[in-house]
Amino acid sequence: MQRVNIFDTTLRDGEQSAGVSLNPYEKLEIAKQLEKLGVDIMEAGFPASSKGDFHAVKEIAGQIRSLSVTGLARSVQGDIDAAWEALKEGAYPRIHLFLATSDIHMQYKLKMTPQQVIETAVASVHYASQLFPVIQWSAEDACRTKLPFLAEIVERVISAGATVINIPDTVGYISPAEYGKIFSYLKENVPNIHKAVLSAHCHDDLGMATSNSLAAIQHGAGQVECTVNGIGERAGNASLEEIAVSLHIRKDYYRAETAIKLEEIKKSSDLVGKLTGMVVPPNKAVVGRNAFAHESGIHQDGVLKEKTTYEIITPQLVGVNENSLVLGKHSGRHAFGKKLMELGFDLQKEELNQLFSIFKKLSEKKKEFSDEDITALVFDEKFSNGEAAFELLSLQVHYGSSGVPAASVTLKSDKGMIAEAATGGGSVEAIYATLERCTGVKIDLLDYRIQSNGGGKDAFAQVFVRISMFDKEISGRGIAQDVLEASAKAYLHAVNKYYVKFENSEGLKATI
Ligand SMILES: CC(=O)SCCNC(=O)CCNC(=O)[C@H](O)C(C)(C)COP(=O)(O)OP(=O)(O)OC[C@H]1O[C@@H](n2cnc3c(N)ncnc32)[C@H](O)[C@@H]1OP(=O)(O)O
Ligand SMILES: CC(C)C(=O)C(=O)O
Ligand SMILES: [Mg+2]
Repeated sequence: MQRVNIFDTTLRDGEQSAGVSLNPYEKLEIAKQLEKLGVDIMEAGFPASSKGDFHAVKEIAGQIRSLSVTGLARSVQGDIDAAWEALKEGAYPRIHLFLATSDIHMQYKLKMTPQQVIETAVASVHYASQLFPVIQWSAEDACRTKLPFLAEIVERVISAGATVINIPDTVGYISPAEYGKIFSYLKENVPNIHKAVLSAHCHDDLGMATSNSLAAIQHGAGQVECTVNGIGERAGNASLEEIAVSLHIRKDYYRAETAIKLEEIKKSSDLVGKLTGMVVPPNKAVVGRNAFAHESGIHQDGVLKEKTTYEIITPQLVGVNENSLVLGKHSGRHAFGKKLMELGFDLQKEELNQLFSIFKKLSEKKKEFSDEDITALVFDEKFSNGEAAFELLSLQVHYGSSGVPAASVTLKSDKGMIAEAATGGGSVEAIYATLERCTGVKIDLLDYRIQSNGGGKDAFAQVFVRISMFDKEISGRGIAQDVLEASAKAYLHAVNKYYVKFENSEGLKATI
């Protein structure tokens, strides 16, 4: 089994994400977590770039003692000196030197000839080798570099003292097969390549950073550079968690391993997300909120029967507590029944089916159901049903800031359908005036309260009312996606309760 070093650059290339700026305290906090995560090398910053970064790198090098802390430097003396000042107290100091080697970068950015680039690279490695015990050298934009030139400069910097050679896909341009070929080419065409560890550094501009990193490992890379959550310049860097987990679960295929403590992944991801402000997308591999969430009925049924049907890794492997079966539009009876059991409801099959069909109907409007939603649904159905005197079939409300609110309602009663309409000062008053007409009874509203059932914009509305009918006071509650429907339901619930409790009329069963 090949051992691959994880070179974490969350604090350098990761911090190059647009809009991200970490202060030295935040960098140190992340560095400590990266140490727990088990990275082999940590690039803490670019010391020459700012005073803040210089101090952050110095502080991290002073405090992180179990692994190598490194810093980036251009091929100029000032950058190398700044890196040395920041890193010299480190436990295992190393420098990361870089210089671009593609025609585009040499001609337009550096304004140097290939020969000048070779000379500058060699001179910088020589200079750095007087200070640093370990020198990593990167050929910036290596993947758009002519291969013979890349081989030539790599041979020259190894001869000058570089022992880690990084081949960055700086602009996220390469494909896995091509990237692998570059590593093979260098192994065959650089005489002293055996003196250096080859390293991969991939960007995700075309969504291939992880695949490319894995291809490099298959073609002899002994180090991969990556960031937590895949943050980084433009579309980001290869994501540490994706690489580490891929190698772990596909040992059979890659035959390579890392020292990453996988159970620290979620914690690291949360910390980096929080301190950088870069929210992890829900569908992000391994660490996204949905990475272990199953929404569709067939998947949920499979997972309930045997987790491995739809889970290639356990959530616990990466430090996530457990998977979740999200109840929504695509859920089926198995998952719905399991949720009811978890919430303590032991229902008969018929009750379950009835609730399930109500849930399915509601799920066309409502995206997700929380535990509170399901509980409210069960209470609403199980404890307020029976054969009601009045059942709400439809409700229409017209409201405009300049018109008179009006409602029309259709109810089912034991005497047949009742349809009425009325107006009111507000929408709720219009509904209650209409319902009063439907029942044909004088009803006073004594109290009306509304509350959201849980958080979120699409949370159920719960309405509680207290009414007076024939000198009796009675309460009712209603739950619905819409506040006005919940208001109508609460009112009818109270009316129905009156008939069950006080009239005990034929056909009405006392279920309260
Ligand atoms: C692929 C990568 O991720 S490379 C790392 C990128 N990271 C960063 O740039 C973050 C930190 N950078 C900074 O804070 C600033 O760019 C600094 C402090 C490093 C430099 O700032 P400035 O001196 O104002 O230069 P500026 O950034 O505008 O231009 C870069 C200069 O460095 C040169 N340069 C670029 N790469 C290298 C290199 N590897 N070695 C030597 N010189 C280089 C450019 O040609 C340009 O030189 P010029 O001024 O003679 O034209
Ligand atoms: C500095 C180098 C390694 C880099 O970040 C890149 O080329 O993407
Ligand atoms: Mg980069």
